Amino acid sequence: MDSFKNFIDGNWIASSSRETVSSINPANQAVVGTVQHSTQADVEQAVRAAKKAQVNWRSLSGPARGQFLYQVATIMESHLAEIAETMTQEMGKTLPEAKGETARGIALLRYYATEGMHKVGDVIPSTDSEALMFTTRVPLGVVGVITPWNFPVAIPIWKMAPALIYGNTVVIKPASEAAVTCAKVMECFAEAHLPAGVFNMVTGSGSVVGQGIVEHPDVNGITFTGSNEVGKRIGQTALARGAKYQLEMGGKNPVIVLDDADLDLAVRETISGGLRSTGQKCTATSRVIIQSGVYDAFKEKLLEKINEITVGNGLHENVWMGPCASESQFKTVLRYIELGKEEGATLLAGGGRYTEEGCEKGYFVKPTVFEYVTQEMTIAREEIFGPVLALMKVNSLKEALEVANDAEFGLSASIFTTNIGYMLSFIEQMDAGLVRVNAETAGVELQAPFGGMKQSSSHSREQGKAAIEFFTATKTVFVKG
Ligand SMILES: NC(=O)c1ccc[n+]([C@@H]2O[C@H](COP(=O)([O-])OP(=O)(O)OC[C@H]3O[C@@H](n4cnc5c(N)ncnc54)[C@H](O)[C@@H]3O)[C@@H](O)[C@H]2O)c1
Ligand SMILES: O=CCCC(=O)C(=O)O
Repeated sequence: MDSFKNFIDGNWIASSSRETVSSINPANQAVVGTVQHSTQADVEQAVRAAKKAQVNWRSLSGPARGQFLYQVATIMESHLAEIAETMTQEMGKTLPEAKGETARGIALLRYYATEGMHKVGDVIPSTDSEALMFTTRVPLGVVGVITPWNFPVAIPIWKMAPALIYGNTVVIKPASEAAVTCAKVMECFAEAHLPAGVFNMVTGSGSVVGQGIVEHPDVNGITFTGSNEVGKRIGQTALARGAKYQLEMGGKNPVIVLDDADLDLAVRETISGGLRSTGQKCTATSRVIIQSGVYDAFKEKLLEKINEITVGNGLHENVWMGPCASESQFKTVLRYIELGKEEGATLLAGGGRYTEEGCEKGYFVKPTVFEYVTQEMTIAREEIFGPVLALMKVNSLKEALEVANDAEFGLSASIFTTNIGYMLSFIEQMDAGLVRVNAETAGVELQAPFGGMKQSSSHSREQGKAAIEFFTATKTVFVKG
């Protein structure tokens, strides 16, 4: 069992509350580790350290900051297996997926390390022929990083690495359900000897630690990923005090399968997009919109493959799908399944708790498929964040797009078709920040911008070259000799 303190001003420090909270393995309810149950005083201490450290950190060159990130990447690589195993134990993702995510975290660190050597501005012709006019970028200052549990390595890193490379200092508050994994990543940062105060981690509740960061007058920017409900509140608080904020939130992602689609591919990618990580990706496929000509054939192939899915502890070989990440997530998913039944959808597979031998104490849900799902049903409208697919039948691409766009979210979407005209119509008309053709709805690449439309985002973008937009402010410079 791992026990972690907060990391503040270069030291591991116990919370002033002297209390800890346990993190629970959702596969068997064993305690994975403990983290601090922190207070507002801990937040104060972390923000103070970050503010002080920012003066020197921002004055380092970009390449010098990059060297620290390279160092963290190398250290993390040597701890990859341990971090991945902790992730599987703490939030249930299967070990191969956890290893893939940890490797992605390392790649993110290396990507942003090189960003320290890239240009940060442009020369712009001035109307004054004797002047030099150009833009440059300056860091925001102290950045508060608030993260969810579903990608406990990748999301903290895709926020922290750009924040740091552009000269900000960081106070991170990870989700409690995955705080031990995040703390192991922070250990790698600590081992790389970043200057004291440059990054700080404070664990604890959203309402005390998260809110404390968001409300703090010395936190200049807040980058949040999580639910809509919490995100909206954070945005309002940040706006009220004039802090910069970025919110990446939920999805209700559709896949469209047209009559001319490669059905084997569509089935494989729908299952992968919808049920990997137990459906707990913001980009997970949730609604499957199928044209009538292939509806029955698609359904038959889908159910055949769904029945082959092996559910269990993600540490075990041959297990394809692990548990829901927490008791509360498990209850939420079961509630949505009941709502699906009550509101008249037809259950084709799954539909409840999975309790085979060895899974009795875990938060396992059977891979679940509903059909005859209509647009007004709750399971077609709200984000479930679990292994539940809703099949919807349509007659044309036009109708498919109407159904697909009938959602408050607009994060990701995909289409299966062999017709280039249909592909182009989908790319043009689908209201989503990530649109994919003949590929699953999940699958974010670190070098490309990522973010949603409609209620999925504050309309900002993360990752790739887009990250600089949030983590810096542009300064226009006019120089005359
Ligand atoms: N769009 C994306 O990139 C993306 C990626 C991953 C997850 N998500 C979304 O995240 C959600 C699941 O994650 P979750 O359950 O951890 O979300 P959540 O909103 O419950 O929690 C996210 C973080 O916010 C903190 N928090 C809670 N209340 C707070 C408050 N009042 N002030 C400040 N911080 C507070 C939590 O402790 C946690 O660290 C899903 O909706 C999913 O779609 C979105
Ligand atoms: O949960 C949100 C991130 C999704 C992601 O990283 C992916 O689909 O690869």
